[in-house]
Amino acid sequence: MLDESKFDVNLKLWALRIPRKHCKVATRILNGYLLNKARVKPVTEDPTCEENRYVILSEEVKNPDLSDIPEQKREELNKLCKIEVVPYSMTLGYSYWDADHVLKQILPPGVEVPTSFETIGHIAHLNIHDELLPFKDVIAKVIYDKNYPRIKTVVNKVGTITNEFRVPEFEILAGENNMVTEVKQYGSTFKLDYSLVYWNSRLEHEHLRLISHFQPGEIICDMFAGIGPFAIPAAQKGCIVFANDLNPDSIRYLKINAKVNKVDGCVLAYNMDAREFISQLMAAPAGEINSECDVSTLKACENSDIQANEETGTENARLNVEDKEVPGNGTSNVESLQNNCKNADASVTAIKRPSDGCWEENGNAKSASGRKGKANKRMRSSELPKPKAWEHVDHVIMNLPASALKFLDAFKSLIKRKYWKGSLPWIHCYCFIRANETQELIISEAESALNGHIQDPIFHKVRNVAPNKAMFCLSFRLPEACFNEDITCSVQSAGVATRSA
Ligand SMILES: C[S@@+](CC[C@H](N)C(=O)[O-])C[C@H]1O[C@@H](n2cnc3c(N)ncnc32)[C@H](O)[C@@H]1O
Repeated sequence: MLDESKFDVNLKLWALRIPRKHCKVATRILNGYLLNKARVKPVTEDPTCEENRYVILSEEVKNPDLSDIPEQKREELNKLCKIEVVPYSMTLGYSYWDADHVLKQILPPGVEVPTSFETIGHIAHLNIHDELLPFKDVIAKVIYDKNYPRIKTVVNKVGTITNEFRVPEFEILAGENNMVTEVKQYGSTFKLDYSLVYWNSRLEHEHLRLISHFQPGEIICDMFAGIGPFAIPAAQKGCIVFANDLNPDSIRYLKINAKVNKVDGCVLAYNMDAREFISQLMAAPAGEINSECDVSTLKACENSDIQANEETGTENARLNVEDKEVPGNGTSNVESLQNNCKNADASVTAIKRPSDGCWEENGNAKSASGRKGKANKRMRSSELPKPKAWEHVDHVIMNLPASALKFLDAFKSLIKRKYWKGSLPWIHCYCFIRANETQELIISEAESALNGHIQDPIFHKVRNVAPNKAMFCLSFRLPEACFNEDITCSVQSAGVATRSA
């Protein structure tokens, strides 16, 4: 238990009792000699008379004759009005002191006081070091008290993250047992259950930075989308986003967030392994090639849980992301997606790629009406995009830093040159680089996964994650070597689908 009275500090001060109307001038004269405590006003009511107020002097003024104040100031005051010096005592208690002050008194001397924490909506996430674990409850109480009502739940991470969904285990130390929260970032709202899905508020700038490179109308594949911190704002910018995550709870929240942010028509959600996802999405479906060579893909579609949007009969039917979810059994989805996009009336923005020749020189998109492309313009079903990821994708996001490089092999021979339109996509692959590793090493790992040479790679340092480890974003255009040059289609098409099924 925390004895809050231990933090009481009694101050014995002097105050000037002054007519209310002279207070403003008096405080100006006394500048530098007034009580100077954060969040405490040096002027207060006189409890004995409404006409007067107390002007509280600083601790430096020790004598009631005010001899600690320069004579010139005293004279000015005396000219202003009759001054009465009265003793004034006040107690600065637990509620006054900030967390740093309180914790410094509780914790052993010399330890780093853990007052900083990650904020996720109403949740404060602490990472309490081993040596401070015996104090975890009191630390959490102080953090809670000092940050309530902004913070309503204080949690501590337990152990290291071992699960593939990158979700830490938490213990709730103070406040309510509620891990479902809401975060606002750059104009988007994200709902999430912090105990079930990955979320890192420290990546906000990185999400924003990457999205700033996207143009309205571009097609984005987010292979490890989480609850949508890239996908949602990209869609709000006017991109069409294929967003995938292996964690079903992430996808559940991704869909919720797409709806909350009114981009459910532009975010197409998938719940499967990323390698499988990209293989199915970007490989030309056999149906698009010819009816004789599409057996394997067709089979996958038959097995698929994805249904074309059943709301299409209704006038205002929307692309319903729920209808596009793919179970982890590796079924194909591309045709269903097309159907959805053909049939549904979605809220989307101008969907024209630079290669479609509808771009101004400054890179701004022009909508069908000729107005500059801005996010979230409603479009009728006739204007809907028909995204064909095997024909064109502008950017692929791979934010699983611990192992994203290993997923690059999925692009080997994936894209069929004969169907592809425009430039190959930019790949934004996140990775960790340790102090004993070099960027060249990362490039060579990426090149061997892709089996191709990476031209002009760009490394962007995202943040230090440990003293000897930093997170980077490696961006590059997918090498031409990744093209599948096959023109006959039957063997390759079957091969890709078999691998991904
Ligand atoms: C580091 S988080 C990134 C989430 C989000 N993009 C962000 O920036 O906050 C990685 C995500 O990849 C997902 N994931 C892990 N392994 C995966 C796999 N094999 N296929 C697809 N998603 C995977 C996790 O569930 C997690 O949501």
